[in-house]
Amino acid sequence: MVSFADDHPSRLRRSILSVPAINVRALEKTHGLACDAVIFDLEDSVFPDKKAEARDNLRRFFTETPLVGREAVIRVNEIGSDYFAEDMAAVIECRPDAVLLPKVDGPDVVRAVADLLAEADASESLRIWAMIETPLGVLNAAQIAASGRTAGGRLDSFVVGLNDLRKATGVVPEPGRTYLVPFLMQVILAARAYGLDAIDSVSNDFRDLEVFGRECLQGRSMGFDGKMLIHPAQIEGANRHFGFSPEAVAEARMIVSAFADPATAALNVINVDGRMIERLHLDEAEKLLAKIAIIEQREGKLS
Ligand SMILES: CC(C)(COP(=O)(O)OP(=O)(O)OC[C@H]1O[C@@H](n2cnc3c(N)ncnc32)[C@H](O)[C@@H]1OP(=O)(O)O)[C@@H](O)C(=O)NCCC(=O)NCCSC(=O)C[C@H](O)C(=O)O
Ligand SMILES: [Mg+2]
Repeated sequence: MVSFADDHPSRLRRSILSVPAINVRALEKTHGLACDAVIFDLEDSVFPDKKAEARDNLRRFFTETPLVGREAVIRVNEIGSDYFAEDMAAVIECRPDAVLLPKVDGPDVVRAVADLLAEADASESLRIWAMIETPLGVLNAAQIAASGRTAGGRLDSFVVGLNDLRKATGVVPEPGRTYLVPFLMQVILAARAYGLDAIDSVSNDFRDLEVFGRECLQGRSMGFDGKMLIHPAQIEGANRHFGFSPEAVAEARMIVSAFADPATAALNVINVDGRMIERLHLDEAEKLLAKIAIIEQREGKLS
């Protein structure tokens, strides 16, 4: 199976902040923010007449003051829209870490964009992220995720868009997201089956950090890697809820050190303080510690 989990330089994705590419002041602010990734949005947050100006802002940003130490993602307009070709030309010029495709209904869209990137000789490190935010997108999530295998291996992450999904399905917004949970779990399962990350949807009410915190906890419990954000005030909560407690870090260190003992070299299962620990726990512990290393390195750079 094609999986990029091991070779991606920065797969820490607790907090993914969206910034309208038309808002130059907000673009500048991203350098000082502690989010794990930034989505530079050319789609719904940019008025139709302003798309060209927004693309120019991104060209300038990526050339003059590119983001350091965090993933940079450009969200383009829908394939088939009047803006798509010029958005993709901007992506190819800016060379972000990923292009985010909105309203992906099926695997053909991912394959078409992968072909386009290959034709443009774009670096293989330029990944594709797909927004799952339409009824067809949810129904076809497994086929879309599987298309990562054939689409030059570029598909890397799903991002859920509940504003569009609520609009299309009629599900009423409520804090527990009761009737949306089945859709969300389907998206996570499809992502996991094909080695993709899964990012939870934005929370529109950026002043109510209590409700936001509960939604983060719920998303973390469901298995999401992180959350798409719309406002800097949401970054701290997302980093905390999708992050790692000191106890979890200590336990990961303990598991790594237990399996580093030569006495366990030929063992797949060991007894650590009365608990069964298997090598699958070692894999998890190593991944967690790799994320901690990224956080520590970044904190050094940002301060
Ligand atoms: C929602 C906002 C329009 C609110 O902006 P504003 O009125 O400026 O808020 P504040 O006065 O509280 O802002 C305080 C300072 O923070 C800066 N700021 C605000 N938002 C951002 C941001 N996203 N990135 C960076 N910096 C930001 C302001 O500039 C203020 O700075 P200063 O002037 O120095 O004090 C705004 O937050 C916003 O535009 N958010 C992002 C909107 C967006 O990207 N939308 C698209 C993604 S949502 C989505 O994808 C939905 C999905 O598709 C679905 O279907 O669900
Ligand atoms: Mg949307």
